[in-house]
Amino acid sequence: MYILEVRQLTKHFGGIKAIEDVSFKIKEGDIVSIIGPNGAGKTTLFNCLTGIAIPTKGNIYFMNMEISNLPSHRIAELGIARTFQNIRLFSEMTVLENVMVSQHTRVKYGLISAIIRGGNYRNKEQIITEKAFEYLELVGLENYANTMASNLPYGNQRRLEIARALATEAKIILLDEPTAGMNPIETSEVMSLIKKIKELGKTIILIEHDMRLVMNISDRVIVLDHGVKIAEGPPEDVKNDPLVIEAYLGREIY
Ligand SMILES: Nc1ncnc2c1ncn2[C@@H]1O[C@H](COP(=O)(O)OP(=O)(O)OP(=O)(O)O)[C@@H](O)[C@H]1O
Repeated sequence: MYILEVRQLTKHFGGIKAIEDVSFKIKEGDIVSIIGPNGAGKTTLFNCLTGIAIPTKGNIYFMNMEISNLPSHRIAELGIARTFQNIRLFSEMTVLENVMVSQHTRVKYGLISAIIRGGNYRNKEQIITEKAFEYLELVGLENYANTMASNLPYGNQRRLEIARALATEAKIILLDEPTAGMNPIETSEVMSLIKKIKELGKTIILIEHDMRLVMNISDRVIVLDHGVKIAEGPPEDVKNDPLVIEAYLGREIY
């Protein structure tokens, strides 16, 4: 089943054609990488998928429901979560609290029970705390639960962002350059983490410049160049596509 379908998506900023007539479908449970040179339109595509940018033209369907013009909070509620290229955490909260905040989008309290903090409220808080620990274990941050997010080393802040995205219980997780600024060991740890997330049944779409990682973990790769989709397919095919090689100016992409 296709969980996401993008039809003829176009996004212009004045005269700049950031995305031009891009179409693709993504199967549930796949890892799909979006690659392309700087300025290709990758982040703009993510922004359209998450309601941060309104498409100029075209349609986006999530589980057959059109989401093209929905606000970002609504898209998040429906089940699409993302991380950002520049990390966005609550720096003055602990690692655990950061994950708990994400879960609160899913758990509804009655106003009265929240004010009086009655049994129902306490039970839900307990469940949220336990679940938050599970997400921290998944990303390997369980020993940092009470550390302030701002005191985490950079690589761990990226992991925390991923835990926060997972905690929304989204079906699709968008990762914007999850290994940016990481050393090779951290990068291979993130690669394993992404595979684990796939095993949970999630669909993952990532923007990534590390071609080793892209070729290693992707079920499919979509290549953008100057806002246009120039190739799409399994990593092996895309790697050898003449248009892709040209877009990367003859550089070996792997
Ligand atoms: N808010 C904006 N206003 C005007 N132009 C924009 C805006 N956002 C993006 N652009 C332009 O749209 C084009 C695509 O940018 P985008 O950031 O989506 O590319 P990218 O593939 O993510 O690049 P990078 O790999 O460098 O992050 C670029 O020419 C960029 O300057």
